[in-house]
Amino acid sequence: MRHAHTVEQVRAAEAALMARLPEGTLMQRAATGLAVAISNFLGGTYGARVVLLIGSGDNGGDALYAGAYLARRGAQVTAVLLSDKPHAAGLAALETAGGQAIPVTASSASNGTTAAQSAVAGADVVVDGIVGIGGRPGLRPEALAVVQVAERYGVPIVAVDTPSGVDVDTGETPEPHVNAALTVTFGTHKICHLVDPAATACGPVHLVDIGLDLPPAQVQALQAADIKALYPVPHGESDKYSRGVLGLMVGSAQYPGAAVIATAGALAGPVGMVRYVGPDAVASAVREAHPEVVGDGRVQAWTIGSGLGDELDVPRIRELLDAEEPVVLDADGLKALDDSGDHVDVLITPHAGELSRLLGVDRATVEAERLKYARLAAETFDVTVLLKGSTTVIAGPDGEVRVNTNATPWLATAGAGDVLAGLCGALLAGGLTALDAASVGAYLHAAAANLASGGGPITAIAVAQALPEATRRLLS
Ligand SMILES: NC(=O)C1=CN([C@@H]2O[C@H](COP(=O)(O)OP(=O)(O)OC[C@H]3O[C@@H](n4cnc5c(N)ncnc54)[C@H](O)[C@@H]3O)[C@@H](O)[C@H]2O)[C@@H](O)CC1
Ligand SMILES: Nc1ncnc2c1ncn2[C@@H]1O[C@H](COP(=O)(O)OP(=O)(O)O)[C@@H](O)[C@H]1O
Ligand SMILES: [K+]
Repeated sequence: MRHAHTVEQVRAAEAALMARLPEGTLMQRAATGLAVAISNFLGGTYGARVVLLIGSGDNGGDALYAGAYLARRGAQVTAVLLSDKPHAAGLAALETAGGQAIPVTASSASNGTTAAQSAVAGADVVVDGIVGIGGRPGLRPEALAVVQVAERYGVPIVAVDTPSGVDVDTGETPEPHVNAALTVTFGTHKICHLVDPAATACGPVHLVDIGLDLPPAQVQALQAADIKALYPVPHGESDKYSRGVLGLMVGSAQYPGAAVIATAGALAGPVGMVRYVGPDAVASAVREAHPEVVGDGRVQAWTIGSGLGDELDVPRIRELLDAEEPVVLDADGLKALDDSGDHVDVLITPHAGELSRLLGVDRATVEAERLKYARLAAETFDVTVLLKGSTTVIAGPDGEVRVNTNATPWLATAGAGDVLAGLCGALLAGGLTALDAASVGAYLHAAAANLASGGGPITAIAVAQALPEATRRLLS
């Protein structure tokens, strides 16, 4: 499990630990981990041209000490000072190790560019020590200017703790920010490392342990071992009913394919049987593709809504939402959701457009503030929310949040959401809670997409077909 803590939690844990350790110990741990990660990123340090962008806080201190470490191992290190109050001891350490420092405003002897811009343009790596967890969103003009030089010249940026400019506690990026090729963070993940759009700005995230003792995390990302432990594996005494039966109320004359695709997702999950309820012509199409599927009857969970189009029986859906069996509510079915019910076992699976309609805010706002709106919908409708997109955000009605980060952008293909709705329903029928079904569903859906894609295009059906193999690999 990857845990993401808030800035306030990190600061409290850091203060408690610092009170027990000699001064500077934590920064030394952070800086050493950072220097090793930069060295690995570069594939060696000797002769490497390293430029440090240094703000006024401890984030710059980390970068300066790491720069000193790299300079002692043969790197040519230049610190660009963005403030007139850089971390004094860090700067002294860098200079003692043979590194040099220049103010961001220093002009170059040769042409109109500044010395800082020339250094950045010719660097092998730029280290972003502008701000970390103490930063407000955005970059000041002089910082933005040097960051843009790195981008223009294709110089990779390694972010210290967080890419400067992102909103650390929400993952929002309302202002200009660093786009890192690698982020090296300390103690624990922060929310911006897991939640898009900031998560994308982090690139891969490397965590350095500095020994913090932390409280329970606000946001978690389940990993393979966690998913494996949750998956409902049948045992010797299982039969098709005890494994769980899923009812599907999906697809329509308008969208018969959605029914076929959602059924494929469901059958690739852990259920013993799938029942299809819908128009005769669609039921025939479903049975032609999946002869295992049977008709109406008792179920342990429902998937409702994918591809229902206008054929929406709102009173019937509301009856099912209020019944005992848990429900996955997807796509058109979301139109039947109201905020009056007691919906603890309901999992809704909107993309940003659908969530924006449910909440009455525009789509771009939902996409920019994914965590906030997933949480708001969970609270407003008393349901578990799985907000689809580049990172999937899962919010439970009691405030728990999980994030799924293993998807490939190739998964953004028509019908992929129908596979997910069918799979999540199967996991609910298999006995998982809505929060766990959403977590396992999102993870396996993405794992299957990666397997099917291998770096190329995929269809929704190919994702469903790869689910059994993705599950086998997880469980083996
Ligand atoms: N908290 C911890 O557990 C640890 C923190 N360490 C480092 O310390 C960092 C936090 O240090 P600080 O608290 O000094 O904070 P930062 O270094 O993140 O930033 C604080 C300074 O930046 C200025 N600032 C804020 N927003 C800005 C913006 N958008 N543009 C320019 N300047 C801005 C502030 O006025 C303040 O002077 C962490 O990110 C990490 O790198 C590590 O040394 C070790 C452990
Ligand atoms: N950029 C992306 N990177 C990774 N996964 C994505 C991205 N965009 C969308 N997805 C995933 O692709 C699937 C698309 O589902 P959805 O939008 O419901 O499509 P449809 O309605 O056509 O089935 C979701 O699981 C979503 O999380
Ligand atoms: K930073």
